[in-house]
Amino acid sequence: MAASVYGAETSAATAADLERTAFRRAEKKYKLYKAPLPKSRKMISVTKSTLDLAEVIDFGTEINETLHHQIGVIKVDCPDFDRPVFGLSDHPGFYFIPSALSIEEQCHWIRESLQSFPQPPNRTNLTPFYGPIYDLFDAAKRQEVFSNLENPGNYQGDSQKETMDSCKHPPIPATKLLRKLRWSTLGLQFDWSMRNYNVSLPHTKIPEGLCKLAKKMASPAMSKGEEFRPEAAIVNYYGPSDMLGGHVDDMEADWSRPIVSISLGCKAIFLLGGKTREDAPIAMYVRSGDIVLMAGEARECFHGVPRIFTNEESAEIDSLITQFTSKDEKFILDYIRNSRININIRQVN
Ligand SMILES: O=C(O)CCC(=O)C(=O)O
Ligand SMILES: [Fe+2]
Repeated sequence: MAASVYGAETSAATAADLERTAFRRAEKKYKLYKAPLPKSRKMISVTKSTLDLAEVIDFGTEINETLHHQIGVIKVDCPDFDRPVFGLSDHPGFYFIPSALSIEEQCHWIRESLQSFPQPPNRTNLTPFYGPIYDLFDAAKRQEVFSNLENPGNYQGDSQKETMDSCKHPPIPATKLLRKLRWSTLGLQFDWSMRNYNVSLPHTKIPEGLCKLAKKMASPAMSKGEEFRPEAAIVNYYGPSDMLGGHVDDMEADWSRPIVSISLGCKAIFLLGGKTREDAPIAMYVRSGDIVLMAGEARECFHGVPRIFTNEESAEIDSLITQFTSKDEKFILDYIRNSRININIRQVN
């Protein structure tokens, strides 16, 4: 599992080698670039003026028959499943379920992803630097400042006063920490330093509602009579210029079991490659409410997210936005206008 968003690269290849791979070339084609703001030292995100989206598959509304035919999009026959499901002829084990979630379900999982999922004992990318942080989202909404957060990196194991003080961070606004939130983990906790699931880390079960949803949505990728067992999930939070580099999720025991991956918020481009970075990936749009399943052979394939569309015309979140109208939810609205959230659920054992 390891990708640039998590701060570690799986492969030992050098940056120059990566530039040469087909996967890297596709990432460069779609990513957002940073450029200096005129007459300032600030950097802003800019889209390449030549951004070419002609080869991005759309499983949603605008089906391009010619492109679908070229790439090998197939309609998967799932008699017991109540939604259309698509696959790719060259990628057995990959499934795309467009608009799998209702608007109400999307809102519910956005609220949960922001308010509940980062709560301890669940770990986040901030935990190693600040220790457990409670009520991050509500504190940010109330413009609070955290003045007592741990600094585990400075801890010397000494109980003297000076050492205790250096174990604390200087006051830090909750909004600043919320902007730095990149992932949280649910259920069995993944230990990024050991690169495995650490069953001894305190954890709670995957919430019942998410479990039920994942089991239902996993069914197109399951053999008859088998049931998916959700044991862990990673919640990714993407801001406008964030991306997730190409990677393979390889820390779960049984790769015949799917990863159930839910998109929420702004539209993005998802790249599905082959078993090496040399294979040219297929690009597709993922919108709020879409679900991707990767099982079997598709689990061995490199994948990543090079681009999030946060500008109003391309984000495609108009109907979502109309749901967060109360004064109390203005903060969620402001967050999701510029963000994408992905919840991916896994069976570990
Ligand atoms: O954000 C996504 O759609 C993909 C996330 C992913 O691949 C991962 O967390 O391993
Ligand atoms: Fe992944």
